Amino acid sequence: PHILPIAKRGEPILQQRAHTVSNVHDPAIQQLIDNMLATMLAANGVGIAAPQVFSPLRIIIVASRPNQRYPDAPLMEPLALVNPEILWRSAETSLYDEGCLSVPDTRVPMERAEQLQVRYLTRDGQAVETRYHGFIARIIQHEYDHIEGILIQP
Ligand SMILES: O=C(NO)N[C@@H](Cc1ccccc1)C(=O)O
Ligand SMILES: [Zn+2]
Repeated sequence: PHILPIAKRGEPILQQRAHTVSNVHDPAIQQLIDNMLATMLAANGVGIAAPQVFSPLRIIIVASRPNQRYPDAPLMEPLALVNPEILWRSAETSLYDEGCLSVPDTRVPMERAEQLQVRYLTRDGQAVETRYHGFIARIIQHEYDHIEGILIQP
């Protein structure tokens, strides 16, 4: 896998709605997913969205793990969500200072739903519906904003 350049705030691609992936089995899509993960890990991230590596596609990676940027983050297997749809968000919300790889050296207090229900394709093409809560639900909402062209604002 390759470590790709990360688009920074001001790049037009970060303000555009990304496009649905038509064939998750396309080798180029599989390589993009690998490259997104490698790029996120190299930047000590816990999530990343395809527009951040200049691909206007509806692919996000959620990979929470404790690290120096988020010492109390839960540990999970890195997960790629292709064409994610948020089916439901809890009324209950929580506040947290979020970072963004596209907005370096900045933390922004963001209010997010505490729980959500997501439908997505796995990288193997399986359609799944799952409920998440807490920090992982937060990362999903942050990444989903990216594929909608929404950035946290310092
Ligand atoms: O920029 C990204 N993802 O788009 N990466 C963020 C993800 C994130 C989201 C929400 C809360 C904490 C962290 C990061 O700091 O690793
Ligand atoms: Zn971000």
